[in-house]
Amino acid sequence: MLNINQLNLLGWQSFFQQQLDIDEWYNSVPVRVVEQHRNRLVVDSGSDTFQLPVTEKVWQCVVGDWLLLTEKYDVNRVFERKSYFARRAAGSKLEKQAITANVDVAFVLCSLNDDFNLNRIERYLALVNEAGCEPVVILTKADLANDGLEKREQVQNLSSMLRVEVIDCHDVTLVNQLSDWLKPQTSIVLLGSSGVGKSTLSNTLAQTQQKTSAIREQDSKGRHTTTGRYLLKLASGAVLIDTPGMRELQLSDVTAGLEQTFSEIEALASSCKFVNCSHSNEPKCAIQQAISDGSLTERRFLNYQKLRKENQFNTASLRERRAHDKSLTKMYKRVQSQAVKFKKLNE
Ligand SMILES: Nc1nc2c(ncn2[C@@H]2O[C@H](COP(=O)(O)OP(=O)(O)OP(=O)(O)O)[C@@H](O)[C@H]2O)c(=O)[nH]1
Ligand SMILES: [Zn+2]
Repeated sequence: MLNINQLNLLGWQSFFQQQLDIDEWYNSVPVRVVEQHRNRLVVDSGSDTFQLPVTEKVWQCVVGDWLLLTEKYDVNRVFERKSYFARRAAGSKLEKQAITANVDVAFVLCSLNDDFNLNRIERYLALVNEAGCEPVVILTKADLANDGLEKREQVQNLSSMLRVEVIDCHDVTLVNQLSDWLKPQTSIVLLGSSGVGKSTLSNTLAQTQQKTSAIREQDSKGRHTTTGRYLLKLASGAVLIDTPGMRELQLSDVTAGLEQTFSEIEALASSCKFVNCSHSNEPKCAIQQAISDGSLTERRFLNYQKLRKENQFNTASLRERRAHDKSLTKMYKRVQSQAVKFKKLNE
């Protein structure tokens, strides 16, 4: 029978429990993916951590996924996901790359030095909103900056509903500052560029040095960088998922996330005089009006347009690629079956 207390420490929720039938409740082993490597996954059952080879059934699994194992520890199936993060793969590859799954809260880290960038924060917010998770913007390296409060206000102006925290990642009282989210059965993902302090924050929250030697490697400059994703159980009962810093976060399939992130622009656009207003120089354009009276910044409007274009382009090209792959597979199958028929005819 399942040990719910142990599973809860891994972020187990009723959403997953409802996916089990009575027989599975007694005779199976749910595990959560806590580390992801090329050929193997490390999973945790609450009482035990062990490795599973990456097979056909689990090749799309990411850190945060729940798997159902049989009594003999074979993979039965992957649980339906509560939430899922993916981006368009970096570079020219036409693929989507999974980031993590089954997360409730996303800490979007941005440091208060040169990395501070409202456009990038909005980009992350679109991704988090699309996944249906709660975003919290965390401005790091407060100890090195003297304009923390001013920048905090700039972020708060993006949305009055947004929670924004300014922190020093080494501060041991962080557990109190972030206590609203560090709650039992809550899974939190850390997102943000390389060097913003994700690993430092998770070290401080875990209060111990992470056992991540397998994942953290030295780069050419001798710096330690996170190269994999891993899941950490915190004393508060929350679960933390660290991700490697993303050099490029290309958006794809985040139309709803963008609408939510820029909801006031969407609302303004619907009150322009012309239904097909391009918001450039038409008379009675509500967006141009908002920019000139200062209630909307030009920066935000331009970023909204840019991200929308990028999302449309990536979504369309990935859809085309999928359709192309499908028709190729169909063609191979057709050729194969024709070859079999031909062989039979000649036998
Ligand atoms: N002074 C100060 N330094 C910080 C803070 N947060 C992180 N650092 C330092 O910034 C450097 C990078 O921090 P990491 O925690 O490794 O950054 P990361 O986001 O995990 O980076 P990747 O693993 O590459 O994704 C380290 O030298 C940290 O000690 C902070 O709040 N204040
Ligand atoms: Zn307009």
